[in-house]
Amino acid sequence: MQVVHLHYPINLQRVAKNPLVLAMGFFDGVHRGHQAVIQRAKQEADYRKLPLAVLTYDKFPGIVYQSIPGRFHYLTTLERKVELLEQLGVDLVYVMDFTSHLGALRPQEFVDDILLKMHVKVVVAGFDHTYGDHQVATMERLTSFAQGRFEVVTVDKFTDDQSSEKISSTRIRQAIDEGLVEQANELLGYHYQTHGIVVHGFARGRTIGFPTANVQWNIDERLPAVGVYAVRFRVNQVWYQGMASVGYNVTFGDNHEKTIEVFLFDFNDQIYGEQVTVEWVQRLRGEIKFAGVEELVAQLQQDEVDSREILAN
Ligand SMILES: Cc1cc2nc3c(=O)[nH]c(=O)nc-3n(C[C@H](O)[C@H](O)[C@H](O)COP(=O)(O)O)c2cc1C
Ligand SMILES: Nc1ncnc2c1ncn2[C@@H]1O[C@H](COP(=O)(O)OP(=O)(O)O)[C@@H](O)[C@H]1O
Repeated sequence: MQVVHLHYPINLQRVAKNPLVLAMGFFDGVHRGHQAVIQRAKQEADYRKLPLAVLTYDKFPGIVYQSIPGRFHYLTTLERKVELLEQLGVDLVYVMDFTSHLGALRPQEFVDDILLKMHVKVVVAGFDHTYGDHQVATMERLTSFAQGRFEVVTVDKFTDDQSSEKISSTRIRQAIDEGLVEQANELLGYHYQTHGIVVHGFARGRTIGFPTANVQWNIDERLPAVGVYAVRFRVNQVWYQGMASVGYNVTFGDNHEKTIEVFLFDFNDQIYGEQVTVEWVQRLRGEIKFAGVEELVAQLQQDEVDSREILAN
């Protein structure tokens, strides 16, 4: 799969010369709703024997439209999004820089200056996708902006099995913020992940029988709420089971920065500096300030029993 970065106005040298099917959206999380859009686009592409491209953006469009308090945290960084899109059979990803100029394009300009320059034969997106002014740049009106030059396929609202609520990145971000990783996993259709490298901590874990890999996570990624979780952990292409704490080591009271610490079961190796993936499987509890180390260790022993049972299923 190829990834091409574009800036508006687009450089024609950088776009594919041949016709293609294009799915468009920001696709943060590449959740089950997004997967339905991409799969539908894939069907259209296969049927017509055309390549499947995705048009997405380098940053959350809200950053340009409004002032977001603090830094925006993503369900998927571009790297992870591209990986998930590749798994869905996408051939080419266009990553447009989202800027004020791009955001201010009139829908007809968006169609003429971007979509047509990409030689689109079919454009596929979700029912509520907009490519400009929310009142005007709707999927319903995309057909008239297309003026017969390409087909438009709109994919219906994809809902949860339990409720009729739309599966949305916003809902999943809220679930992650509340530590409801099982709910997030259900909506995503895969286990939520965090990526980072292993760094040094206070070297205390080994003294209490629970050495922990401290994960310095990618700053753009959205982290589950403070608490304790059963996890899977990948290092050097191998998956291990373990339990993770997101928090401040409140019992010791000397850690003022949030950390991710992972104790791995049946593991004994030095992995400082390694690139790792934490896969959040289930939330066990919140962070507790214990009266002392003994109480903390007793709880960790119980957490290990609980996590092993969860992960065995
Ligand atoms: C699964 C797990 C759960 C934890 N739960 C708590 C907790 O509830 N309260 C707390 O103060 N520390 C908790 N910790 C953090 C330990 O205090 C920490 O691992 C210990 O301080 C050693 O870390 P260090 O070697 O980086 O200093 C937890 C750690 C793990 C791995
Ligand atoms: N079972 C294990 N789980 C996690 N880390 C382990 C394990 N066994 C060995 N290690 C290693 O020990 C380190 C953690 O030791 P620890 O005493 O908690 O020190 P620190 O938190 O300062 O790194 C990890 O980064 C890893 O390299």
